[in-house]
Amino acid sequence: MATFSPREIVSELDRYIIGQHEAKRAVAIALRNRWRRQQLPPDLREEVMPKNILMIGPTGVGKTEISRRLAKLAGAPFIKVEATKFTEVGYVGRDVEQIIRDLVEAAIALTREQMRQGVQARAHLNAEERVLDALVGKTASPATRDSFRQKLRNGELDDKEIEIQVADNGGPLGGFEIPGVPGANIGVLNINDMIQRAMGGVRTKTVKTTVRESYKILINDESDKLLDQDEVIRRALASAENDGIVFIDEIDKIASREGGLGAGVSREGVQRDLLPLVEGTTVATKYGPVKTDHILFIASGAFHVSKPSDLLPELQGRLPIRVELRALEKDDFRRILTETEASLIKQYIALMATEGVELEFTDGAIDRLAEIAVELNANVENIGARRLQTVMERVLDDISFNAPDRSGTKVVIDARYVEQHVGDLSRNTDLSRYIL
Ligand SMILES: Nc1ncnc2c1ncn2[C@@H]1O[C@H](COP(=O)(O)OP(=O)(O)OP(=O)(O)O)[C@@H](O)[C@H]1O
Repeated sequence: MATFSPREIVSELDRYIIGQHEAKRAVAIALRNRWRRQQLPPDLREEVMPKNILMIGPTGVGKTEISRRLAKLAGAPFIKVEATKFTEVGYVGRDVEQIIRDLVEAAIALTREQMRQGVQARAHLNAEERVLDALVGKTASPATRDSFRQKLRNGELDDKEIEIQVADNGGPLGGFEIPGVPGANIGVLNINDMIQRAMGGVRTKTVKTTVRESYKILINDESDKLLDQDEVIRRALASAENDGIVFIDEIDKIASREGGLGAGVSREGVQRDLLPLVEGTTVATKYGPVKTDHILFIASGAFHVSKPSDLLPELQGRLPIRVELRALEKDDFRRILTETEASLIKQYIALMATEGVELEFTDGAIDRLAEIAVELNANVENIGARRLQTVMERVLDDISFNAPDRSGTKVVIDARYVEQHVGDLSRNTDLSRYIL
């Protein structure tokens, strides 16, 4: 895990998320604490439990984004779930354990990606051999092979179509679960393995693609062959246990203590199911058991109706760090549009540049965009920063559509342009409900 100080973590998060300092501070401390824990002697290390976080704030103000960016920064497996999902009809108590299984899947994908980097160079060489096989066949003379290798390296064959054989991981034998018995695909998987071994190795499929594209596929295929799969799983399980971050959204919706409506699982029931995960338990996954004791849980909700004190006392105790995220205002929207890394404005400018259209936004335009977003959030529904996406899409609709015909031109978007394209719409509350 990367070793950033809390201050560094906050400043890294600042690049993507505007404001919400308190929440950034809390997650930065939580992450640093994990590193601190890793430095301790083993017996003491086991005693240190993560201080889970409860984020309180309206929708679309950065709760998920902060957590997701934190995970990315730390190279930690991350999973987001909606607490309300478990109140739906058809769910049974044990289903919450699926959260941990999904986390493990995320950890495996992440670990594999990290480990692939280590064997990249070898994999690239092996991939080249396979592309050559596809181009000239295995029996071609060394001279022919070498001349093709030269052409290949010069990029002369990039667009040529070839057929390659790659491992087939999907298909009808790909581990399916037995309904109602979570984790029961263990047996199925082993049977798959046995069948595959009996048939003489991994099943393959033929893929037709260009030389350029084939490299991506073959390098992945070759790196997987070079990787020790047991090692991938071992590291992934450790990473899920020690670095995993689980984000539980809409926890406020399961906060009341009386039973749920209709035939679903009661809200209190879901809290009771979640409790062992948060307190620390062992979940069986098809890769092996996973201890949840050191997984960091970040729960989040608006708490407009219910209060954190409506949660089960045991759960409240397990979410000791409370941070409030505030509603976003006009100035925040301005900054989200302009200051964040890969902001919407930067994205649109880059997208239009691919069509040869130079796009420019004046300060006045950005001001007006932010203003309209605030008005719509106040008059229609407060969806936080997500509002910027709908407004921007509408403003740029024309340009997006016509860009291919306007290559080589410059388009300046000023306050008037914004007003012309969404001004009226934003004042018509009924219409905005559908379009913005
Ligand atoms: N403070 C912020 N700075 C920059 N971008 C933000 C900010 N708040 C929200 N966004 C953007 O708005 C979108 C939605 O934010 P996010 O997913 O974090 O919402 P949330 O607070 O978790 O709400 P919900 O609980 O409904 O999921 C994201 O694309 C995010 O990048």
